[in-house]
Amino acid sequence: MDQTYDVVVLGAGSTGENVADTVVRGGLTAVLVEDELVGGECSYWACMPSKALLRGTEVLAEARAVDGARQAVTGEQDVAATLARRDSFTSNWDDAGQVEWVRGAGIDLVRGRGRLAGERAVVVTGPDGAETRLIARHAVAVCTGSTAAMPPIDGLAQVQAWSPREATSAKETPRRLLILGGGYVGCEMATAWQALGSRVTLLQRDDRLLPKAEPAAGKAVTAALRAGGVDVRLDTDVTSARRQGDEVVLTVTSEGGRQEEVRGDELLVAVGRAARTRDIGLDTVGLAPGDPLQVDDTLQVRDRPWLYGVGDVNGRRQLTHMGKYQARQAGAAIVGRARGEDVDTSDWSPFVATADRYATPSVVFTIPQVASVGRTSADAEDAGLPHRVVEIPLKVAGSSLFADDYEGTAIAVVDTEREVLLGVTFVGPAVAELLQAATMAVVGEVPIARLWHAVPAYPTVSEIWLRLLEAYRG
Ligand SMILES: Cc1cc2nc3c(=O)[nH]c(=O)nc-3n(C[C@H](O)[C@H](O)[C@H](O)COP(=O)(O)OP(=O)(O)OC[C@H]3O[C@@H](n4cnc5c(N)ncnc54)[C@H](O)[C@@H]3O)c2cc1C
Ligand SMILES: NC(=O)c1ccc[n+]([C@@H]2O[C@H](COP(=O)([O-])OP(=O)(O)OC[C@H]3O[C@@H](n4cnc5c(N)ncnc54)[C@H](O)[C@@H]3O)[C@@H](O)[C@H]2O)c1
Repeated sequence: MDQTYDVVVLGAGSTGENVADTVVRGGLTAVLVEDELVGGECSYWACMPSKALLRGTEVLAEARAVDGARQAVTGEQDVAATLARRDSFTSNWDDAGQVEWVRGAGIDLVRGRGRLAGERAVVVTGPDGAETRLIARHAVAVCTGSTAAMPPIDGLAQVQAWSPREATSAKETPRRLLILGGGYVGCEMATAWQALGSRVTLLQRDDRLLPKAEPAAGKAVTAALRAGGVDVRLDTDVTSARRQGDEVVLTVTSEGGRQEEVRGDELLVAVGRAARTRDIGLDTVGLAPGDPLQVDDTLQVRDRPWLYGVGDVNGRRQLTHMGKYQARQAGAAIVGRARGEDVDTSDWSPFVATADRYATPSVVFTIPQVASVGRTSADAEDAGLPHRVVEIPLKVAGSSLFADDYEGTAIAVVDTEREVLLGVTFVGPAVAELLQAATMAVVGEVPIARLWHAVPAYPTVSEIWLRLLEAYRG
């Protein structure tokens, strides 16, 4: 049976939910199609469980860094309680709460696997095999997210490797955990599971961890992981994988061409994400399955004015908050176009996701944290922008109060022609909450001369802003 809505949203992750919510608030009707759990990756297998796994370790590290408090930490982290707290943050993998929110927001929900079936049409195969055909008056928003990428390593498909899903939902600590990939997931999961009792080996192909961040970030995280007992191997290629009894055995070529075998009980593969576009009927509208959806800044697919690709599926910025931002911008564009209004597509208009390109904030929740926004020094260099990099230790009265022997780094990339910030990175304990001020300065293109009037309260870690300005002035 056909059902018609103004907007059909394929995938009810954090992105899809926000597209539907925005268009319904704009007066349109919307339906969400979901095959697994409403809420998607972030709620059940990514942000929430991973951060819940890390939080206890972070709190203990903070307490141990303050003389007087340190003496009170006399026991070990309770692993069972940590895993139980993680389970509560995923609502024990039950999406009833999110389904209730969807209903309350005035959005319809159809459970099942959806596929495009020509222009403006989506066919959903329900759990019972029954098919529902959904027709969109104005737009179909594809928000199907991403899955873990698997590198072409001999034997890897046969070793039952963990994806990030298994790493964030594991019910017990693996005795020895091998991790392939030293990006966001690899670094966060190495921090979490080493602290929860695993012996972790982190195998990174690049010559540093977190290679897309400022070099100081990878350096600090490598040092901290090694100090915590993680065997971090850089410049390392895994050439084959096999199971031998209960063990996973990897053949690795390390720095200098040395070959050896590395053994563990589980292997987590975390080498990036692949857009989930393989089996969603893109061929029925003349697009190639498997690739990220190519979209403009309103998240509209080129030459398909009724089709949008929002969130992880377009590969622009694979972060929950950026997917939700894209959802708000795309939703506004869909509503505006449905009303026949002029949709302004210039940078920073209410209908475009400009921050994807110039002002994306992110936090790697390692210990120390890495919080960054906008362009790194390498990005500014690649873009040929006139710039200067100011890199200083994060040492102010506020940080020395926060922790004894506080160590951190602050980096500002300044456009020397326009005298505005292009990007900022903080590396250090609990720097995540410094990030929004930096994001506002980058998005607002606040002139350096005006930032001198943004006086940080004393004694807070934010005093680092003053030090950055002083270092820039020289
Ligand atoms: C371990 C890990 C930790 C992370 N931590 C953070 C973090 O701390 N902060 C952060 O900002 N980002 C984090 N991320 C990234 C974040 O999880 C993603 O950017 C975010 O979940 C993307 O949301 P999405 O809605 O675009 O996709 P998804 O959450 O993947 O949602 C897509 C939805 O579509 C459904 N779907 C797919 N195909 C179909 C179909 N054919 N029919 C019906 N339904 C379908 C899926 O079931 C899913 O529910 C993390 C990622 C990982 C792997
Ligand atoms: N805190 C957060 O916001 C957070 C946390 C986790 C994930 N995420 C999002 O999810 C995305 C995916 O995370 P990820 O860690 O899987 O990807 P990533 O792109 O962050 O890192 C992948 C790493 O794997 C390495 N690599 C690639 N192929 C390899 C190989 N064959 N052997 C060894 N190393 C190899 C790369 O050098 C890279 O450093 C992130 O880019 C981010 O957008 C965000």
